[in-house]
Amino acid sequence: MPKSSSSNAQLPPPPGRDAALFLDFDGTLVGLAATPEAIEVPPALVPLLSDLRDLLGGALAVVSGRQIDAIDRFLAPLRLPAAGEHGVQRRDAKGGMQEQRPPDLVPILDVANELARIHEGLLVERKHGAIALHYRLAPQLEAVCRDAMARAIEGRPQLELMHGKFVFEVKPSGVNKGLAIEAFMTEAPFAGRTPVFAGDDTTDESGFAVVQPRGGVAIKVGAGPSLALHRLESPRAVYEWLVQARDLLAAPDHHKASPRSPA
Ligand SMILES: O=P(O)(O)OC[C@H]1O[C@H](O[C@H]2O[C@H](CO)[C@@H](O)[C@H](O)[C@H]2O)[C@H](O)[C@@H](O)[C@@H]1O
Repeated sequence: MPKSSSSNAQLPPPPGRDAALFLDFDGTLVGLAATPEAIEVPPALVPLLSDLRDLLGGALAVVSGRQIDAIDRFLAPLRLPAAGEHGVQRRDAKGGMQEQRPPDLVPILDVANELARIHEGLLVERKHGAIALHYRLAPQLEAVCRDAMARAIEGRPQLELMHGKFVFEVKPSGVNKGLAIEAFMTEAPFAGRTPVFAGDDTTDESGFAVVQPRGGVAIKVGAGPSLALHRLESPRAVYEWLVQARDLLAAPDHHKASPRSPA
């Protein structure tokens, strides 16, 4: 599939009434921050997502690399359908939770912790079935982190190394956001709708690869090559696009509302 760039991608249309809306979290709904806990959730985001969920008949899910617990905490009191840890965990629209049995991550955790002990600025995030080694505060250590984590998974085909924004993550093989979106699309209220997915990172490309062949809309947030044919420049632009979508979906049907329309 050809890749788009910031210069040839288009602005996305607002999701229509028949959309199934999938939203990445960090870098898409919220701006990136120095550490995972330092993000700021705009106060109006939670009611906006809640309105959109209702207007789309429940077909709105967060698809994130974070644990679902963390997403719930940041979006409280809202609890949306969600895929967490790139699909290791998934909560469907009825609240049912599916979670892969976590692999043995102790040897990986030991390597990551030892690296963080030796080098200032590295941060280890332990999740249910994955481990993230963050180097945003020490970007010069990218190669050191990559080499150590790659060596740590050698001979463990059940584990896979992902590279995100200033982070290397070890997670179970064969799990990704695209598969999580496909799973949602087999279930009510998502099934039969047009998938729309917005994300900012390389880890979102698997989701773009799923929605576009289904006639859906893939939106890359920010710069960088992407499979996505549509683009929004920042989480702020995503927010404004979502506000526009909410207002259009909530507007009374123009045809019925117009006084000049025939009865
Ligand atoms: O799929 P996402 O919802 O985008 O989650 C991807 C990772 O996001 C978090 O890390 C990223 O955001 C942090 C806060 O802005 C930033 O400090 C870090 O450099 C980014 O990589 C989260 O901590 C990870 O668990 C997610 O996998």
